[in-house]
Amino acid sequence: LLPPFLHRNRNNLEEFIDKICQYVIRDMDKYGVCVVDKFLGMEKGLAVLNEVLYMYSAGLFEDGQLVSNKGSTNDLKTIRGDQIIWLDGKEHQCQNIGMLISRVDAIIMRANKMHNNGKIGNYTINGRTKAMVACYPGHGSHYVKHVDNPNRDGRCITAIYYLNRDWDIKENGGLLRIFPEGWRDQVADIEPLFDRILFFWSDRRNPHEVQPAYKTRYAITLWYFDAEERNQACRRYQRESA
Ligand SMILES: O=C(O)CCC(=O)Nc1cc2ccccc2cn1
Ligand SMILES: [Mn+2]
Repeated sequence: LLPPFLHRNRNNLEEFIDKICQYVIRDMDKYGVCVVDKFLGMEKGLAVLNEVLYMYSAGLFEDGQLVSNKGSTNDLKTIRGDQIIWLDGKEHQCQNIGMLISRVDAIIMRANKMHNNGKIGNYTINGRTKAMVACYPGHGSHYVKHVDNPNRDGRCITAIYYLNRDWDIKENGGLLRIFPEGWRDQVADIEPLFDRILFFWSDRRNPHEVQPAYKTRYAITLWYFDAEERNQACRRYQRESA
């Protein structure tokens, strides 16, 4: 038992995770959107950026998988101009990306536990996608207004970590505009700033678009699954493909 004047000094990472987790729970419940700046700090943020730049310069990114194949091929390019690579963070030369992923996991899983007995926003989160590292090459590349999970595929929270230093939204564009349902004609304009992390509900509550970017724009996205919705989606998928 510790003497009364000595407090168990929890390491500051744990306290940091707790604090961010409070913001996430409160803001997701209130707004369905949450933004946290200085998520990793300059040194770790730069280490993640350098790993992304290294992979991009090594030509490992592919053209974004198209989420909807409306019309002929040439207008598909107009749906999204990003280039992507999927990572689980354990790859060689990705240990800092791996550290980022585990930090986001820690916040989501703790929020899951802390909030009304094991649910955040009535979800029970039990998994996530790999990390999708995206680059908008910057010749006006953009992403049209869309919903991440329009048809209950199981994804409930989108988490996006931005890596863009000295980003000037007027010069460089690339604004993420969210049109939160129920906000009437209000929008949430999120600048893709270095070491900023954004959380939002992945479903129809948050249609969003990336406006044309005129400078290379990097982001790392994770989607977290709700156990129930994911199971139902998988069962549906098995039935359909049977
Ligand atoms: O970079 C940002 O600020 C957000 C970009 C964005 O919305 N990306 C995105 C990427 C996607 C890739 C596959 C399937 C669905 C997807 C939905 N959204
Ligand atoms: Mn999206």
